[in-house]
Amino acid sequence: MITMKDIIREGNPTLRAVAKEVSVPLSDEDIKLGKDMMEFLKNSQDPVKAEELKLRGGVGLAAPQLDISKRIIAVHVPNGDLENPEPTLSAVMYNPKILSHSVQDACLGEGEGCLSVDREVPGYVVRHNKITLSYVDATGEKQKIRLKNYEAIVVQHEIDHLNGVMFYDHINPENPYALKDGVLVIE
Ligand SMILES: O=C(O)C[C@@H](Cc1ccccc1)[C@H](O)SCc1ccccc1
Ligand code: NI
Repeated sequence: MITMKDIIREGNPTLRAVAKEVSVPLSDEDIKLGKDMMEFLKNSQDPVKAEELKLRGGVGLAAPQLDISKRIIAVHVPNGDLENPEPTLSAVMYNPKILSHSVQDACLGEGEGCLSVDREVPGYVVRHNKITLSYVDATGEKQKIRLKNYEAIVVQHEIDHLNGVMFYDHINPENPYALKDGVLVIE
């Protein structure tokens, strides 16, 4: 089971490496890794388990954060509405690839954090508002989906990890809250 001790922190060179594609059909090892990553996210969002295991809440995780330089991400985005337990996006994605994106950009009003960064880095992280994404799912099937707003931002944060990019690389050092016209601020 993955816990915080398995997550590498900034300074570890694996976070700055470009991760390798995984072979398809998926190996048992890569399938198990994906399951373990998804289990971590669900545990981190369970108040009892998160407390018991001392987990930071996470909606996404990338294999490089486990010091495994493979193009595997897991995302598990809970539905904001507590009445509706169904997540808005829950998937393990192998070899995810952004095929196209909107001209419209977006950022989270509260900025971003990272399980591999043990400090606050304030500022807007400007990303694409909408993306069309291809990936191989846990059954080995090719998928092509369209995401927007928060779900699109989470996936872009995780794909950045596969390319050695950290969220604060996108923050304007001169003015962290500078925004070009037309960028959608997602609260
Ligand atoms: O470090 C990671 O990759 C996981 C991040 C992903 C993320 C952070 C900010 C914006 C989009 C994605 C963690 O989920 S950070 C903790 C967190 C938890 C709930 C909501 C937002 C951020
Ligand atoms: Ni991160």
